[in-house]
Amino acid sequence: MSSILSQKLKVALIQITATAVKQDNLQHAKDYILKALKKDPKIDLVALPECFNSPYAVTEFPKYAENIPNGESTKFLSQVAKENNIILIGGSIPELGDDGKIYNTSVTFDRQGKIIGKHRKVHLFDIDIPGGITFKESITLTGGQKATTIDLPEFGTIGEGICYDVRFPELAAVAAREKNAFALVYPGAFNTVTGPLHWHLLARARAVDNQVYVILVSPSRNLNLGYHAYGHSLVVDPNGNIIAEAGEDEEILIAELDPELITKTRAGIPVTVQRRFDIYGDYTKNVKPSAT
Ligand SMILES: O=C(O)CCC(=O)C(=O)O
Repeated sequence: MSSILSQKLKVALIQITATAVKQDNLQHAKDYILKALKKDPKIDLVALPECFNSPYAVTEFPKYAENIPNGESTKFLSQVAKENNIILIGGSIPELGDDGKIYNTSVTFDRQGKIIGKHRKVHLFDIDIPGGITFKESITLTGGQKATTIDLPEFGTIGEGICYDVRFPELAAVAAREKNAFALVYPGAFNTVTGPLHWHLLARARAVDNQVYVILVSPSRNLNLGYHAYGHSLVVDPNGNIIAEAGEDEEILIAELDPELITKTRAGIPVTVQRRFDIYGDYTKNVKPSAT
């Protein structure tokens, strides 16, 4: 049962860094969630960053990978969601699949701690910018096989991607158009090369393309680690305006999503009903163009 946002939704983005010790990372995430709820007890949903329980490095993923739902991170997060009565988007963690492959996976929990969503990063971050950055997730990771939408009880449907997934408008369109998602959430660790180039642009583009909220949750920047995350976690509204933005350090970002703004944006610039699928088809529904 997918649906657009039915009431205001208060979100908290937790921008934190990870160390080499998984248990410390889990506890650190919990401490920050509690801090956020102390700041504002009315928070409905908390989102953590990509790879919050391990260093972000291809050599590390196999060492930290664990089963979902039976691994310690999933159990830990489930408990935190339940104890605090929040919806929790658990950033991402290296997952050891039943097939023996490793995935970059995000798990979402409802207020009772039940798993209501699981996204395996679909597009692996394999890039090579001479003089900039080279990274090849596919050395140890396997890409997921499906687009993910999650029905949040009381609120409606969100689409989820992980980091590099935000570069692919098709994935976002499937969530927004086929499943009526009101927001797209991306735990994501851009870096100091591609962050300044594209982070804000991509978030705003996906928001304007689909007239939905876009949420990007980054780790904070830690120059002691091999990978320097960009930071700047963001919430963008359906008009493409940045309504909340973090800096580079550890930080809690709080924002409220308002269903009225989605309605107003779509009424004012009605692209959602003006598309000419007869000319270019609709890949979200596998419809071919029909115009001659
Ligand atoms: O797309 C980018 O520039 C960064 C992507 C990334 O860091 C990731 O997918 O983890």
